[in-house]
Amino acid sequence: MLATLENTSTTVLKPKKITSICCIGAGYVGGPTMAVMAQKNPDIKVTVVDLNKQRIADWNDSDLSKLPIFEPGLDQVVAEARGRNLFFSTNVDDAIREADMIFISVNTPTKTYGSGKGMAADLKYIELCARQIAQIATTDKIVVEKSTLPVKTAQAIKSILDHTGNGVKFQILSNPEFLAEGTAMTDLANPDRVLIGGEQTEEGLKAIQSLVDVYATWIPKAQILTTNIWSSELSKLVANAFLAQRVSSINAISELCEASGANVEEVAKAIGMDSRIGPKFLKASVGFGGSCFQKDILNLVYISKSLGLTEVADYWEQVIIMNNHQRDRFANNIVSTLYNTVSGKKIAFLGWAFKKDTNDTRESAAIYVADKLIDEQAQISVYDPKVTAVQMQADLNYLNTRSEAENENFVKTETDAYKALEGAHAIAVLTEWDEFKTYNWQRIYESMSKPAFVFDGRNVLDKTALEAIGFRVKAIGK
Ligand SMILES: NC(=O)C1=CN([C@@H]2O[C@H](COP(=O)(O)OP(=O)(O)OC[C@H]3O[C@@H](n4cnc5c(N)ncnc54)[C@H](O)[C@@H]3O)[C@@H](O)[C@H]2O)C=CC1
Ligand SMILES: O=C(O)[C@H]1O[C@H](OP(=O)(O)OP(=O)(O)OC[C@H]2O[C@@H](n3ccc(=O)[nH]c3=O)[C@H](O)[C@@H]2O)[C@H](O)[C@@H](O)[C@@H]1O
Repeated sequence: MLATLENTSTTVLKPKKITSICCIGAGYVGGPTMAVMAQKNPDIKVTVVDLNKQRIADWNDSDLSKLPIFEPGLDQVVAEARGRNLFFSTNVDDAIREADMIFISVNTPTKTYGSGKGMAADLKYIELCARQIAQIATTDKIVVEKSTLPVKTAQAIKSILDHTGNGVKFQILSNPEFLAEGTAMTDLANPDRVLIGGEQTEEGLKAIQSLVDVYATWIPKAQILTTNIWSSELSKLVANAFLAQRVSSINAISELCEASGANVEEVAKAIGMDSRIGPKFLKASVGFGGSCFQKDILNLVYISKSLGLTEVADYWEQVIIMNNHQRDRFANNIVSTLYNTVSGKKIAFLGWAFKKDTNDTRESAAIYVADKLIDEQAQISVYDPKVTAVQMQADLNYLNTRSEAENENFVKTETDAYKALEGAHAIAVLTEWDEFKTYNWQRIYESMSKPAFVFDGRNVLDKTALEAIGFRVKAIGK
């Protein structure tokens, strides 16, 4: 059921005008989201807090190139609002105390221990926030779930907040975030929709309206959708599941194309012109990455299993199985094409981030492809315009496949693309950075071992032009 203030029978509802916002969690969501909210609402004080001192110091750095997140356009928005009504701080208690509205935007990773290990969302950071708010708050607060959460989490948060016994009243809202990294600033400035779920009571509807008013300073009201709280929580998981499902679907077809002589780009174009299917999210690739698709689908699978919905769980799990297969297939193809051995051979990676225009590497396909190739004793040399060597090593070490020293031995990072590619037996394109298209591919060809192979995991390079130079090119689904 959709509920707005207009469609309830209550006549006089005066929503609280928000003057002070606190956001707990200064990450990829909290930072950009609050920067835009502050930019568009100069009369609201917005304080973003985090336990991570370095992250907050980076958000406060006067050199805007040092912001902890690379996101096109973010630096300008921060420059405009920071110090005016946008603040970054480690003083969580003060920010909670002062705020009328508190966004919880902390990480909700997949559980790595105990029951639900490897599937359920780990809600310990959310619970810690709820407990801290309960302990510190002395005035009524609207608490907004910005993190992606399993359906019914609001119930747990409410239970913690309502048992403080100090008379403070809390309203819980769900306001999931739909921004994609790399395009976060345009997504935030001009979202397809903003979703706000809340209790369908007079107090709940007032709280919803307070948040609607914050967004309405820059978003047309028709695009602000209000629902009950469970629909809002679930819609976020479902949106990510549908998006990831499209990628796995086209990736499944890419394998069929390779086996049948069809071209996946032609197939994607042909089906995407059907307005019922639509052209977006049909790019075949080495597999989707990012911090959320896998985590959120696993969460959906876990919830379905917990509710005894085995077929539902199995249906969605297949999206992950297909994605793992696509990554493995890409790595195996490199090994088999290079005469069944890459031991001691130099394989150059172009790209490490999970997509272009971000420095985020979480769950990036590059990590898993590298891991497989290291097992085969390949010498990997990586160039990514935004990812540091320290991050790459941390990503590999996180998998716990081998010792840190071994990972360091097998994977070297270069800050110059041509140096990374020099002498390579094969190039693997793992991220679709635009700059890769502009390289001097003749020069690269001359510097490589022959035959010179290119495995384009993103279909960004001009296959025909490269083949004319002499490269042997394997693209996805062609
Ligand atoms: N990354 C993305 O593009 C999107 C992420 N989301 C969701 O948003 C949530 C946050 O994701 P990210 O921003 O990517 O995570 P992140 O890991 O970049 O940031 C989370 C931050 O919360 C901080 N934190 C954790 N517990 C805290 C506490 N008790 N007090 C203060 N700070 C605390 C951490 O230090 C960290 O800096 C997740 O639930 C994610 O699923 C939703 C849409 C997009
Ligand atoms: O909850 C989240 O974290 C976010 O997850 C995704 O955003 P994001 O992961 O930042 O980036 P996407 O553009 O969705 O790409 C995800 C992965 O799929 C891959 N992809 C995407 C599209 C496509 O056609 N093919 C494809 O392989 C990308 O390369 C990337 O590795 C969703 O698009 C956002 O709406 C959502 O808010």
